[in-house]
Amino acid sequence: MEKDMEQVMKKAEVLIEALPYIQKFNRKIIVVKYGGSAMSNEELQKNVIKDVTLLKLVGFKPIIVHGGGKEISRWVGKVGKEAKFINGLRVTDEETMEIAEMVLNKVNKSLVTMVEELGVKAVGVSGKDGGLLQVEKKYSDGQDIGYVGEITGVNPDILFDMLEKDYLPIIAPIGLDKDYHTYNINADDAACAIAKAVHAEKLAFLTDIEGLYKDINDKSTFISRLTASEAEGLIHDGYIGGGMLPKLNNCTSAIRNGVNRVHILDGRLAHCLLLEIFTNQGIGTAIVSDEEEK
Ligand SMILES: Nc1ncnc2c1ncn2[C@@H]1O[C@H](COP(=O)(O)OP(=O)(O)O)[C@@H](O)[C@H]1O
Ligand SMILES: CC(=O)N[C@@H](CCC(=O)OP(=O)(O)O)C(=O)O
Repeated sequence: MEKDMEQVMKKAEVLIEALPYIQKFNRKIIVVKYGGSAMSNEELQKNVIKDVTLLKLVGFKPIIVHGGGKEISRWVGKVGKEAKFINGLRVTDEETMEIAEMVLNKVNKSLVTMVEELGVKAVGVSGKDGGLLQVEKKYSDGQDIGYVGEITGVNPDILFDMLEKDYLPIIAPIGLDKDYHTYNINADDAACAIAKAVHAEKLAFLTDIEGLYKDINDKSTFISRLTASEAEGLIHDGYIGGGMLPKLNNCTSAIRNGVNRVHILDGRLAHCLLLEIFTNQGIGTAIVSDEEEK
């Protein structure tokens, strides 16, 4: 009986600890970039979706921008092609673009369904809808990488309308150029551009690693907090590779453009978002402005 009471009190303490954070973020926009690497199974996905839904229900305004890179590669493989990346970006020919759009739309609707199952209204769109993500062709170090879009403009009106009506927006990273051709956008780029356009309070990248390492092969080099300038230094000195490269570039860009807090979190860890937002635990890697560190 005493034990039961102790547990109940612990639960109350957890809720009380969350109170200042609930106040701080009340009605503030939080952009959650949910990467394909942390979508490996349905249970994992349901945990992430539960967290975001809870944020919505306690008065935050979350927006999900999702990836699906691993799933796209799986389908590209099924048609006998080899997935190819340059600097973390998928080389996207016409056929790959068609596959990527189909897969991302499928991922989008599956996330919408999970949110709706939890009793929250969600709307899934891509960057094509309402002129949300406008792009031009992107080159990687001068190389032609096909239908990969560089974001040139964001029209967040459709997002503000959804938030106003209390919908949870879920966005697939696809955009249109000025001639209405379809382009594949790196989901980290999409999340960052959207966070900037809606003046998000926070941008959280959920991925499949604990956070940032100076040397990915040496676990003792984990970085829990760094400034935008330090992050740029690591990129410049060649410490960062693969999919972490666009992610970290976007982290620094978001911080330099008015997003207050940027985090890289391990989406494989159950409830990592709740832990980061509602506790003093400080998990993952936080990227802060140079001024804040002074
Ligand atoms: N210095 C680094 N620190 C952390 N991860 C790194 C680093 N360099 C490369 N990576 C790689 O970046 C990956 C995360 O990017 P990515 O696979 O694109 O994830 P997502 O699908 O979530 O965008 C990690 O799994 C890791 O292998
Ligand atoms: C141009 C480009 O690379 N687009 C990405 C879009 C999906 C994505 O970014 O998914 P993750 O967040 O899971 O990596 C791709 O085709 O894989």
